[in-house]
Amino acid sequence: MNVAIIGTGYVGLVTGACLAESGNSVVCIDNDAAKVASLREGQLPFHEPLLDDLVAAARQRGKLWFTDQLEQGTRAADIIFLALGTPSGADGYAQVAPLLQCAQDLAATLRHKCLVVVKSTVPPGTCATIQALFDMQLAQGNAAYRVSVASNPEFLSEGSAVADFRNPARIVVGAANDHAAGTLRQLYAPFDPGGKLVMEMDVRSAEFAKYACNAMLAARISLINELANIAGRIGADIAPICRVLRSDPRIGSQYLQPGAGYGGSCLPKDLRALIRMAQDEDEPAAILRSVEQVNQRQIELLYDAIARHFWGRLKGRRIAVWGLAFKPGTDDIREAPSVALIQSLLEAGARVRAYDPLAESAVGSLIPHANLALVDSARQACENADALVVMTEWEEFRAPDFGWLAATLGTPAVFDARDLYQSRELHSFGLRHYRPGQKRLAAIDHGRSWKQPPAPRNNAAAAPDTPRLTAAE
Ligand SMILES: NC(=O)c1ccc[n+]([C@@H]2O[C@H](COP(=O)([O-])OP(=O)(O)OC[C@H]3O[C@@H](n4cnc5c(N)ncnc54)[C@H](O)[C@@H]3O)[C@@H](O)[C@H]2O)c1
Ligand SMILES: O=c1ccn([C@@H]2O[C@H](COP(=O)(O)OP(=O)(O)O[C@H]3O[C@H](CO)[C@@H](O)[C@H](O)[C@H]3O)[C@@H](O)[C@H]2O)c(=O)[nH]1
Repeated sequence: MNVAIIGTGYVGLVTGACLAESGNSVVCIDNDAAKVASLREGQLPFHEPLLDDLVAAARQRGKLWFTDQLEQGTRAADIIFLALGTPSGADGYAQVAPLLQCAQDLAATLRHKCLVVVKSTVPPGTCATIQALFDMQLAQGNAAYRVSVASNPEFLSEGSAVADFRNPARIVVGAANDHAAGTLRQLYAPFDPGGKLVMEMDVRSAEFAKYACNAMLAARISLINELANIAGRIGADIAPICRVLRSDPRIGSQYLQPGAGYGGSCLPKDLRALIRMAQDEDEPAAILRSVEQVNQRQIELLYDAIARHFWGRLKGRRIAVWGLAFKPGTDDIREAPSVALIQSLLEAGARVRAYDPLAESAVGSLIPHANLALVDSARQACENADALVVMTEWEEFRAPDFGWLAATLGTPAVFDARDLYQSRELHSFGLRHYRPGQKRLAAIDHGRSWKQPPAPRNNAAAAPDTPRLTAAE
């Protein structure tokens, strides 16, 4: 089939490359002319495993093209996907105005029979609004054919996007007629060899299914974070508890990793949009609001633990940060917990040296700050640092040289926001280990306000604001 995809971001480009791989002729359209020019030169606008090779192979076979011309790019298409971003507005609603404007522009130029498919995550009713734009063209005599608008939300995750698209868990199709549903079934047949993955439903339900999935994922993460916090308070260890949870098939094994809270371009913004939708319908959405609150608190707890470690005096402290991307396998920092943490540390007067294998340039332009240095290696980040915070579970951070860290870090403490390490091992090197949900600094604050520096206990020679912490603590 001839496929056009409008919006060549994470979703549009992965969809385009995978549909080209499965034999379709694909035109990816983007209104960012510079992005299109780079893509034509073989430069991808972001990092995604396997995507470089996939795009290059499809272009070589003459199956994938890029353009910034909407009319030209859609002229021969049997199916046109809309894959524009739908970020949060200041009010939390999903911003669909650019998508609707794009659909309006498309409706004004489209003169042949084809199917328009909304792949972006959109509030239920958006496809109906777009359908009305096309129907108006027909009613006004500007079009000879009725264009159908279907919903086909995308479920890929960044870092595994190509693999997710090639091997989907399900393919959701919201269509108002058999022809639209049949066309999408045919398009996705190579990704559904057993013929059981396509789930057909009405358009609104398909639109809402996407929000439901992300709400469920976010809720699991907040619940495990809350359980970790309670476990820490009562002296239980969340790691073996997670193993118990994962072993129960009714609970399932994924999205049970406690940490710094969920980030990324989807879970936070889709939660906000869903809460807004509920509010508009006078639904309390009590659980969803709590999911969001717990998530926001996770990063505050981490900052609080770091501040307490330095007895509330972060000014001039040198903090190493490993990992900036919101998850491994991507250079995306949209709503990354690392960004919120670094901003708080900088506001408190700390000096941050950060390292990420992929995401540094994005952070550098987002937080241009004299006290933020982006360095070339994990080791460099720790040189002269007082403490280390691990924010992304990149493979290269999983087995560091703890002996070297203990000798290098000034205080020495590791804030392990992704629960990568074993406390026993760190303690054996004299490193203090903070994990998600850990009982917060009971060992040093003894009920005092954390803003009052306690007298040094284990190291009488240390100045009050430069504690030497031992494994025993
Ligand atoms: N990123 C993900 O992992 C993911 C996964 C599933 C669903 N989604 C959803 O898919 C949608 C797209 O997300 P994304 O992360 O790919 O966004 P993105 O910001 O990476 O890409 C959007 C692209 O659309 C282009 N664009 C904007 N206006 C345009 C116009 N008028 N004409 C042509 N191009 C235009 C932008 O230049 C950009 O390249 C969102 O609704 C998102 O919620 C994202
Ligand atoms: O057990 C877990 C799992 C994830 N996370 C965090 O949750 C966030 C989101 O992770 P993930 O879901 O893997 O990444 P995304 O690429 O944002 O993918 C989500 O958002 C996409 C856009 O809607 C959907 O398509 C995907 O199905 C959905 O998983 C990241 O910050 C993770 O660190 C945890 O803290 N604990």
